[in-house]
Order: sequence, then C-alpha cells, then structure tokens
Amino acid sequence: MKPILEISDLSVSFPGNDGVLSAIDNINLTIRKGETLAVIGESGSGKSILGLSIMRLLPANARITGSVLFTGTDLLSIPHSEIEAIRGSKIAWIPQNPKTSFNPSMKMWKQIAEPAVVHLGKSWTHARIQAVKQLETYSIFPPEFWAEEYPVTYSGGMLQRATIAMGTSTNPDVLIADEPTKGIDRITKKDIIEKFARLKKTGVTLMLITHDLDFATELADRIVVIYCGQIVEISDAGCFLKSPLHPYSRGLVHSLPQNGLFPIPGTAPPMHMRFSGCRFRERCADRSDQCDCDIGLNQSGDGYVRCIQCDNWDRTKKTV
Ligand SMILES: Nc1ncnc2c1ncn2[C@@H]1O[C@H](COP(=O)(O)OP(=O)(O)OP(=O)(O)O)[C@@H](O)[C@H]1O
Ligand code: NI
Repeated sequence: MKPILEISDLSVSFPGNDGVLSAIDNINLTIRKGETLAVIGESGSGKSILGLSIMRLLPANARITGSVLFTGTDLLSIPHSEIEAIRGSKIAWIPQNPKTSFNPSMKMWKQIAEPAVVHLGKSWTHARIQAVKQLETYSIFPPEFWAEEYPVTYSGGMLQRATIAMGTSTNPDVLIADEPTKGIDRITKKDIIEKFARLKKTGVTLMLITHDLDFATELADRIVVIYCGQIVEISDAGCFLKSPLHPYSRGLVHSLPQNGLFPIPGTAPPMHMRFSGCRFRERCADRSDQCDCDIGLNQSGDGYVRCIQCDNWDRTKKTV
C-alpha cells in the first residue's frame, strides 16, 4: 500500500515553569493509504498531541519540529490557508469530547452540512440532503426529525455518532478519531465499532487514538504503542494480543480483564524529565544494565520495537 502520511522526526514540546515538557519525541511513522492504524498508550503519553500535530491544531504554546508529509506535501510548513482547506476536506478530526464539539445554538443538520458548504462549495440545499443521509447512516432515527434538533437534545451515544457523521461529511481521505469510545456504555461501543468497521470498508485511512486495546485490535490493521512520547512498538494488529514484544506492550495485554487484569506496576515518569536510556526501565521486570543506553526503534519481523531485550526474541514463539 502507498504511504498517505509520512511523519518524520516529529517532536512537540511545551515550555513551562518546571522546564520544557516533551510531549512527543522524535516520532517516525508512515501511515499507508487505506489502512486502519490504532495509536494506543496510557493517559498523557502523547497520543492526542500526535494526532493534533498532523491536523496542525496544537495549542498555541506548543513548539513543533519535524515534518508530516500528506501525499508529499509538508502539512507543517504550508501556509495557513492551505492547511485550513486540507483540514476541512481531505483530513478530518473527530474530537475527544462530543459534548463540547458542537455549537449549542446551531441545528444539527447545519453543523454536519457546514464543512461541505465551506470546503467543497456545495449549496446549503444539497448539503442539507447529505447531512440528513449522514444522520441516517449513523443510526440517528428518524433523521429528518433529529436534523432540526439542537445538540442539547441528543443523548451521549447519539452525539458520539454525530461527531463521526460530521467528520465524514466531506468524504475525507484520512480520518483521525480521538478516543471515540471514551465514556460510552458497552452497547454504544458495539455500535461505534460497527460504524468504524463500515467506514473502514470505504477505503478511508483511519487513525484511531485510544487507550482501549479491545477497540484497537478489533478494528486496526496495525497498532502503534506510545510510551512517554515515544513509539515503543509498531505491530501487526492480528498478532499483537498473542505476541506483543515490548515489555510495556506485554504489560498492557496482561492488564486486560480476559488476561487476569494484572496492572503494570509503577507509574510513567513525568514528561518534563530529561530522559536517558529506556523510559520504561523503572517499571520493567526484564531490565538490565544495557537499558541505561538510548535505544532506537528496531525492525522485528513485520514490526518495530524499541527494546534491547527484545532484540533476539522470536515473535512467532513468544506468547503472553
Ligand atoms: N497545552 C498544553 N500545555 C502543556 N502541556 C500539554 C498541553 N497539552 C498537552 N500537554 C502535555 O502533553 C503530554 C501529552 O498529552 P496528550 O494529550 O497527547 O496525552 P494523551 O496520550 O492523549 O492522553 P489522554 O489519554 O489522557 O488523552 C501530557 O503530558 C500533557 O500534559
Ligand atoms: Ni488524548
């Protein structure tokens, strides 16, 4: 598959009173056209910052270096007007909190229709018809009724689905969803999974930012594991649950309810620390003196892993 997004040496930091906080550190990642990629990792590891960097929607105090090529164009260096145009039509973002993503004083159909009017030059009449269809696609029945309603009348699950309807209204090439299963019940989650599975079939490139490993493995082709602002593993989603390589990934898999709910001991170090060596080593049962050295992301089979101990591991023999 051809690459659609090529992220190179991407770092984002925030200057603060405790020194500089490094939110993501030297991320290199190629996203292939049409694939579904899940980015997983615990709270504060830099998942949203990675997604927001691609969208160029970072907070004003962020410092960013590196490049993000979208079909060859560096999204980080093009003029503001160009990134606005791409953001509205070709790369869409589904924000983390559906409750705050809508304008409370605008009817729902208008909010879903707006990107197509502003970015694709569609008429409001045409865009309204499309918006109602979008509501129907995302199981908001009866769509004509809910199109005329305001966001406050929608339930949490409906709002979640409406954010996907809004994010896909311009038929983007890339869709980045930030924690689409956060704070929803099991039934709604099943429904959201089904909607993304359907989207996946349309050939859109999907980036799912999540801490929900079940959600990630259900939908993704590849899994990217982030720990303390660094990629520690890139794995084929099919073998991730059976044979995660990095000790942090293994910890995540062990902590799933179906594997006995064993939490990873300790907590992640604060992000404004000056790191040297493996960032996971304090929490790692397999650590040795070698882990004090910085280690790169090394190829392992089809994937990549950042661990000196994993170098000689055979993924085909490794089980959880
Ligand atoms: N505007 C900001 N100013 C300073 N630090 C920030 C800012 N936004 C994010 N950070 C810091 O950057 C780091 C990465 O944050 P990010 O939101 O990407 O984490 P995350 O992996 O998405 O976590 P969560 O699962 O909680 O959403 C965190 O340490 C966070 O505190
Ligand atoms: Ni986040």
